[in-house]
Amino acid sequence: MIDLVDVSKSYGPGLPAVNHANLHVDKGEFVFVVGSSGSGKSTLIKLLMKELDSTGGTITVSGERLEKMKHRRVAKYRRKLGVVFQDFRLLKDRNVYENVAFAQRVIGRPTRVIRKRVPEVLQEVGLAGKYKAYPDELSGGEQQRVALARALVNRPDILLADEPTGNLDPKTSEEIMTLMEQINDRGTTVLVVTHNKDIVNAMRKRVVTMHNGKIISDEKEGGYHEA
Ligand SMILES: Nc1ncnc2c1ncn2[C@@H]1O[C@H](COP(=O)(O)OP(=O)(O)OP(=O)(O)O)[C@@H](O)[C@H]1O
Repeated sequence: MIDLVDVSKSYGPGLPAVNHANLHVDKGEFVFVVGSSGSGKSTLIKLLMKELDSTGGTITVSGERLEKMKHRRVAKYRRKLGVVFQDFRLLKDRNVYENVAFAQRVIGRPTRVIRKRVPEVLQEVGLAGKYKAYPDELSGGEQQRVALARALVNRPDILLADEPTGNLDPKTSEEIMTLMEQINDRGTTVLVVTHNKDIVNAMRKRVVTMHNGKIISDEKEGGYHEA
């Protein structure tokens, strides 16, 4: 599903942000990516999203070779990914339903499909009763659920999450991670960048640790450690 072979990304002179990284993630896996600040985690996510181009190596995601991909293909490629961030990134002037429906409208789904699919995905994230609310009427955890619904509405192969619980309290963080685990149980491959030590240690998933752009450990049912 995700294959990085000898991948590097330099922003300029000095140590590359990602430095000869190798990573293979199978379909259906749940992977945490941890590491100290500046270790290259967000750069890795941006490479997977093709928001950045690598400066070396090969990246294959869901059967597509990213470094060879034509610019005009990128938007279509990104439909294979659902992405959530620490700061939710919702449209403040649209309600929950419209935030989620928007992701379907931009890819041209007919209204009849949207009317069926949006309530379904809101139900999956536990927000069926809040579809008319606006983002500023929701708690942080609820906003992240909306972001997850939006990420999932087009049924992506992979869910990428960059510090999804960074703005949430411990209990809400746990709920969001449990939800991501359920999403994974339904078949979506999940990759989560996080600093949340307690959750990583509690969940015993695969843990990939980065340091200075390198992957320094990769453990099955692993725990949180920094170099
Ligand atoms: N746009 C950029 N231009 C130049 N250097 C950058 C840029 N973005 C990141 N870097 C550098 O690349 C390295 C890796 O940064 P990255 O944001 O990937 O780390 P991170 O592990 O996600 O950190 P954090 O946990 O703080 O989010 C750092 O040294 C950072 O300063």
